[in-house]
Amino acid sequence: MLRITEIFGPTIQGEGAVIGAPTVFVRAGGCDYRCSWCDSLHAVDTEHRHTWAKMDSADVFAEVERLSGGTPLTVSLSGGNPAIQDFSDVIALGKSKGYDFALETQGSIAREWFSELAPLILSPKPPSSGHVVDWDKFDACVKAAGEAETVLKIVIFDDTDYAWAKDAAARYPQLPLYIQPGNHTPPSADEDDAAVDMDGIMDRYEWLIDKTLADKWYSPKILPQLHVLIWGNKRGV
Ligand SMILES: C[S@@+](CC[C@H](N)C(=O)[O-])C[C@H]1O[C@@H](n2cnc3c(N)ncnc32)[C@H](O)[C@@H]1O
Ligand SMILES: Nc1nc2[nH]cc(C(=O)O)c2c(=O)[nH]1
Ligand code: SF4
Ligand SMILES: [Mg+2]
Repeated sequence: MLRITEIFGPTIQGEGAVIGAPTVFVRAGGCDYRCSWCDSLHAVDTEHRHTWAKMDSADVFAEVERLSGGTPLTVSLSGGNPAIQDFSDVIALGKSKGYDFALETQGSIAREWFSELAPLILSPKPPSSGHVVDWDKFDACVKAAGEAETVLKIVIFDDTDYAWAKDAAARYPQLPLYIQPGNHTPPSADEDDAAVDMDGIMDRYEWLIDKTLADKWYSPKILPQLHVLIWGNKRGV
């Protein structure tokens, strides 16, 4: 049985490599991290566990199929950390019907089935998160992906994160790189209040662009969280 926080869409992928692409999200419940600024605490904090559904792989894919009207698209597996659980059957079922699967993870747990993803999005956490990356475990995730497309997406809140992101990215010169400014007003775990400090978010995006360009760091694509610009902190979009 899989612990699922929510399945929603179709919406657009708001972040990273395939920003703007239609997708259905499957948000897994549970995470081995607890980032200070996590925007998905309802999928992380165990106090919300009672709201997570227990579904088998066929139920999960049936809901994806229902939401997408049976027309194949790329499904986004996120969380929480979806790598805690075994999504190999969901992926196999979906692929047999023409669906593709992207997955977002911090890179703390490697899974053999990462090689089935398109793409694997690895998002190592900078110092502001409060976590320290275990690079051996992270390397194992890159290795598990094998030939599958793999990209790096790093969230940056401040100068320390920026310097850290450059070092982290330098470890993987072969991987396409995306950087995004942090949302410093993530939803609180209990709130359905979608309000965000939009001016502050835009200021941080401009700060990150200016800083990266002035530094002549030309390898990353610098992207906002598009869904936050449109819908703020609203859930299920
Ligand atoms: C909620 S996480 C779930 C997947 C996985 N646990 C991870 O962190 O990659 C999805 C993405 O949202 C990013 N994210 C989380 N909170 C954020 C915030 N406050 N501002 C910007 N990005 C955030 C994460 O860094 C990650 O890239
Ligand atoms: N539209 C939209 N794009 C996203 N990209 C990554 C998300 C996530 O929470 O993993 C996310 C999300 O929650 N919604
Ligand atoms: S790793 Fe991802 S889901 Fe887990 S706490 Fe950090 S941002 Fe949230
Ligand atoms: Mg999100």
